[in-house]
Amino acid sequence: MMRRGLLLVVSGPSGVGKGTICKALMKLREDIVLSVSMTTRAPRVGETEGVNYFFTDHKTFESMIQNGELLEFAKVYDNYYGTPKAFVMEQLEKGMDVLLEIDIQGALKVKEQYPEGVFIFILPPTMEELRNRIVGRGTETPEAIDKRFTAAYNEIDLMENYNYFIFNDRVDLATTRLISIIEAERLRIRPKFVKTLIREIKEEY
Ligand SMILES: Nc1ncnc2c1ncn2[C@@H]1O[C@H](COP(=O)(O)OP(=O)(O)OP(=O)(O)O)[C@@H](O)[C@H]1O
Ligand SMILES: Nc1nc2c(ncn2[C@@H]2O[C@H](COP(=O)(O)O)[C@@H](O)[C@H]2O)c(=O)[nH]1
Repeated sequence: MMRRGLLLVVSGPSGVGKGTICKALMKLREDIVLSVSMTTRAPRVGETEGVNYFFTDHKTFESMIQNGELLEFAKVYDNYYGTPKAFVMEQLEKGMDVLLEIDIQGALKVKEQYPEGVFIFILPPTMEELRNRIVGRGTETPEAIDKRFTAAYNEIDLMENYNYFIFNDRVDLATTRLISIIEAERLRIRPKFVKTLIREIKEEY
């Protein structure tokens, strides 16, 4: 029997380490697929088209919105970011678990449409460490750092909308915590699936 895949939504403030944890997870697990987002922001040094993002312009992005091609989208720090819908839905139908690494506005929009998703909030050990990480990554201007850090204070208040939180003190520990959540969610009793499972077990006898 094939179950529908899980929609795993990882989010949290900028610089908390979402990307780092998701990358570590994807190295360890071949049974989870990562959704590659569309964005209008320019690629950073070392980023690759189709791996980190699908980079596009405003016009194309807006036509994707109009055509209903995005599961969710948000304007994050002056650029559009969005999740291509078709890929996610196809993979879930195939029984694959799909990982979205998206901002908090986007995660809340996904929750409205797909409440059965698993919503995971990544927390920094301290706000000081969060700031150090945004600064240390060296990818933002001082203005952008301030914007992201100020936003983080409000974003943390939205944690109550999630199912789980993970402290990202150490990447290896945070990744293990994420794997534990995924394994537990795979074994969670969901009434529709369990009925089919029980029927199949009985029929086998
Ligand atoms: N546990 C950790 N300890 C120390 N540094 C970390 C840890 N996790 C991530 N970092 C570092 O913090 C910086 C930000 O991490 P990352 O880019 O993964 O954050 P993010 O949440 O994906 O950010 P954004 O939302 O802006 O894309 C990176 O330089 C990364 O190497
Ligand atoms: N709502 C969405 N947010 C997304 C998506 N892809 C990435 N993101 C988030 O945007 C910010 C900034 O990312 P950066 O790569 O410019 O640092 C970060 O919080 C990402 O998680 C998406 O498809 N939808």
